[in-house]
Amino acid sequence: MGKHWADFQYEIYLDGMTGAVPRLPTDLTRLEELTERRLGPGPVGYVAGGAGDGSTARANRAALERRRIVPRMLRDVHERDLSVEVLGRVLPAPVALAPVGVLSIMHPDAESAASRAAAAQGVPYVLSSASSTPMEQVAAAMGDAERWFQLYWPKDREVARSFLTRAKAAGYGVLVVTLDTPLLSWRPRDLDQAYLPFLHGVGTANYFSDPAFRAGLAKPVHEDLNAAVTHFVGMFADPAKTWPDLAFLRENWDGPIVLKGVVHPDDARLAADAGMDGVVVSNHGGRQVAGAVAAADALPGVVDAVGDRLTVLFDSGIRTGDDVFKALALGARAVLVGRPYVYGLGLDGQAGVEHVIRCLLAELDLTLALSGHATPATLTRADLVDQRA
Ligand SMILES: Cc1cc2nc3c(=O)[nH]c(=O)nc-3n(C[C@H](O)[C@H](O)[C@H](O)COP(=O)(O)O)c2cc1C
Ligand SMILES: O=C(O)C(=O)c1ccccc1
Repeated sequence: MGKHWADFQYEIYLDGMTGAVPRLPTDLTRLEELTERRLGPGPVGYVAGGAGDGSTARANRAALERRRIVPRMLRDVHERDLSVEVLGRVLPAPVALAPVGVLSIMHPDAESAASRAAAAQGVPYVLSSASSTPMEQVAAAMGDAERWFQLYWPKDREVARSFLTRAKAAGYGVLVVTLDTPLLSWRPRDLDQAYLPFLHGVGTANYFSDPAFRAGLAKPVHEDLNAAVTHFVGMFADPAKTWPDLAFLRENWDGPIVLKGVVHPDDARLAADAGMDGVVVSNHGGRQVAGAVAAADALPGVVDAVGDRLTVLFDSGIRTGDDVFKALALGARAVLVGRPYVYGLGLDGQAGVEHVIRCLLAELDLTLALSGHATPATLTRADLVDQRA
């Protein structure tokens, strides 16, 4: 029997009998506005912003909202279990925290707080290569809880190899390789404020603590920050990479490898042919290609192409429990959630992230039950209608 996520609902009502109400809203779509009021436009512009005029981020939301759930009745949903098997692991619910870099712009405890929240709730934490905290320190904050490492595949082979070795040694079990960011996109909200945290050495902790990275510097990081930042910018990503390069990752990582940022069915097939274990159907939360296909619209095609060969995960636009329901019904095995937990962190540190996870999963649990499902396993496309069709 799984955890009773919906118990959070009663807990909130019972607390209410002593006059207490939740510190943060339980409608997670309200967090962005609150965070902006609290933290100001620079950091929130960076987090909320998308590529171009923001149309891809809006399309992500519209594609989920357009799909409507068709609930079924009288199907015995009194005992429910949200657990799912993902890449050889049993997760208590089909949700993980997406890799998000530079969390110190949101809260001083940054990735340590977010990862502790994930550990406390039992959901996997995916640590970004561009974290503001070194991967070993995050691992120490998490104990033996489930953690995955997201790789921005550096141009320098030795740095890439060193990241993989360090991540393995620090107990990260799954490698998530992000393919959609060989360059940073055109992001007007950041450009108009000239806001780019990396240039101040924020979000570079894994690099500045790396022996292979430091071997490429003439002077130690603290003696010449500008040179270190320039070195980072030059190697952070490599737009020259192609599919055959994936062999390097397979040779240097013995656990599951998941490619993040796949939206074309043919790319999903190439991932399977390259011996990868999974893909994350994602458009980076609408932050990379302005005008790109909505992630939820790309999901069914990828599932049809490789669903029997690869684990298909999903992100980009998940804000509520019913969004998770819809992504699973479209064929995802589990989802990653990005901005909502980042706002939770900005508003209330570790507790804020735990609040977001608990709200999302309580709402998912109730949506499943009220729609006639005792587990995610029974969801199919037939549980949705597409309003546009
Ligand atoms: C502020 C911010 C930073 C991000 N940094 C990374 C990153 O370092 N690596 C990565 O693979 N994805 C990164 N992403 C993308 C997320 O992993 C995820 O794909 C996206 O946020 C999902 O969309 P959502 O925010 O609508 O849930 C970032 C997203 C945001 C909002
Ligand atoms: O901002 C982002 O979306 C992102 O993925 C990123 C890119 C470089 C460094 C940190 C995060």
